[in-house]
Amino acid sequence: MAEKREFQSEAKQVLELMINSVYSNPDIFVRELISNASDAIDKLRIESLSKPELAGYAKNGRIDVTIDKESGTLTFSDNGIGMNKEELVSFLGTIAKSGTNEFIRAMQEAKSGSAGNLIGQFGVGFYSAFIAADNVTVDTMKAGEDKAWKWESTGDGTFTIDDGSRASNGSTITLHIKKDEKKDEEEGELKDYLSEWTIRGIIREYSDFVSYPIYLTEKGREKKEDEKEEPVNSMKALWTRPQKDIKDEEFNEFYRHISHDWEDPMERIYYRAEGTCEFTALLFIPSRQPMDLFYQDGRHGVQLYIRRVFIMNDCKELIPQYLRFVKGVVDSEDLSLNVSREMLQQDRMASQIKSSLVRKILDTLAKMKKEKGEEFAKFWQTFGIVLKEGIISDLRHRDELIKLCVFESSEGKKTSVEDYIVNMPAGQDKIYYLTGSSLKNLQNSPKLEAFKKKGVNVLLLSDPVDEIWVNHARKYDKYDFVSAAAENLSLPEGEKKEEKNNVEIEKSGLVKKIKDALGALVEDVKISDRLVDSPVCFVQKGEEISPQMRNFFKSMGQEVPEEKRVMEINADNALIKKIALESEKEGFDAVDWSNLLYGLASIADGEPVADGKKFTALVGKLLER
Ligand SMILES: Nc1ncnc2c1ncn2[C@@H]1O[C@H](COP(=O)(O)OP(=O)(O)OP(=O)(O)O)[C@@H](O)[C@H]1O
Repeated sequence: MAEKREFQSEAKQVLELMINSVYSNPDIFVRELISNASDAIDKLRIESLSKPELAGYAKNGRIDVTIDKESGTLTFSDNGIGMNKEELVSFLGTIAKSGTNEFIRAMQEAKSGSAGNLIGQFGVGFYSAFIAADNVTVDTMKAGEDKAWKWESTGDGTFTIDDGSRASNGSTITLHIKKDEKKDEEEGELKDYLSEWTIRGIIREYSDFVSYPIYLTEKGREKKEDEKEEPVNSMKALWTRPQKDIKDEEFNEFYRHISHDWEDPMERIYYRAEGTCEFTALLFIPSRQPMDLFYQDGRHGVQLYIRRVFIMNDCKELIPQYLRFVKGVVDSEDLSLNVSREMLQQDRMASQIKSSLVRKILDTLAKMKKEKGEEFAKFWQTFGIVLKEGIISDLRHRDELIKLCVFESSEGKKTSVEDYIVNMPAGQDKIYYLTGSSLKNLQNSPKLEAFKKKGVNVLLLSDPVDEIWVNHARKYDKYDFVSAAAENLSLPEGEKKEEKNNVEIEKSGLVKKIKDALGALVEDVKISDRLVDSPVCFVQKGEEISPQMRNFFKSMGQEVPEEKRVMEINADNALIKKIALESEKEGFDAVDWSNLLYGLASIADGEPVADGKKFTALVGKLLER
């Protein structure tokens, strides 16, 4: 008796999107199902290494694609690991990936053109069958077990589980191909997926590198007498062929195959290491951010092969976290075939491979920066934020990574740290920076006023990771990084300090009055050296956590104790002078005026005032006066 089950709600939503969206490239379902079949054969082979009882099953992996015009079906069959009942229900009834909700949202927002891309990036592989089919069955038997199970769904929110009919391990996925009703230009039409010619073309185009043979047959078609069974795919490992014989298009296809991306890569790195540690690497830098770049369980890392045999996907052990955007293949001559992820973490050879790859990638980036400025600018825009994580984690390449960085600056131009140093005015021996949550706030920050006046450039750092790395690095070459918001800042020597006329303000005792009025809110109030036009600003005490770090920690659910701020006032500012004058009169309302200044300092930093309504009322009241 068939059991009826409901899809988990996220899976249901993804399915609905699959069924109702228009794809720029509906062919992807073929690639996805073949890649699942190939994964299933890989899994069986790898599991059989540790479970000798499975060894008998893991031979002669193959994938069979069958067209049956009469029944209108297209079938993908493999002799891989298969699934038992529990696995069928959980693997094909739920989506257990972080980011599913983001994916659903992005799909809903995406114009039809990019939906295909999103599927690839997110990898909702199996469900893509419903792009082309209105009914899908999976008949499967798990290797080592003897009962087959059948999963069936029309994609309507439920599926059934019943006894299957497969007689051996593996899975048979049968797609009942939709009749295409959308035959107009604008919506794009589905190809004839029951045509041998079409399917052969798609397999050649997208699955040529799959390392198991893919056989295509059309049921009922008589074979020619001399027709031999030949796989559709070439199965050639691209990195073993002489590089000069390979066309760019072949490389790009290979990239798309391993990365699930739909676009060409930005850059390609081919590297063959000889000597004590022999391996070949074919790596790619994508042209855009993969969706899972910031997910903990994202598909990061390279594919590992050992002597041409596939070992594992997403091998994070060979590529540091901060280069996780790099996709590709590493084929080692020396590692042992039964190596596991845990062993890789300890393996000396693996760590040698990792450090050579880092070397090679950083060299490539440096070369790109030097020779292909525009391309590097695009790279930086796309992956700079990830690369900067390396400044924190990779001590060995710290300066090299800082050198690759492109910074916004208070002069309004992008700059590298080297250009920054070259252009420093005489007497400047520090690298000044300012961190904040948005570039716009930074550009308008009152803290930059004195710097601008003196012609000292300041790096503007607005990525969340910036504050962390800059605190870790502290130095580049012999130059200290110094925050333009630091409390006791002495501006570059060599420039003559302008003497400010603080006498009136000092005489009025305003500083003390503000400090008393603000009480617990402030640690200190001072007359500023750095302000030129603005009336007030906050500055940062030595080890104080900046407001944006505070928000960052809070967003991660961490408790951060509130700290008192240090506020500076500008003795040359007309408003401050006026308040000082007022403060000497009787009835001066120190609390109101001090709260106004405190609020203005927050706004100048791009922070919200603590109580907007109260602050508006206060401004109104003071203006009226
Ligand atoms: N032919 C198959 N044989 C065995 N298991 C399969 C097969 N196809 C799918 N599965 C199982 O179903 C799960 C879900 O498949 P699905 O294609 O949706 O996602 P995925 O393969 O994990 O991710 P992606 O498609 O992005 O690689 C797989 O992880 C696998 O465990």
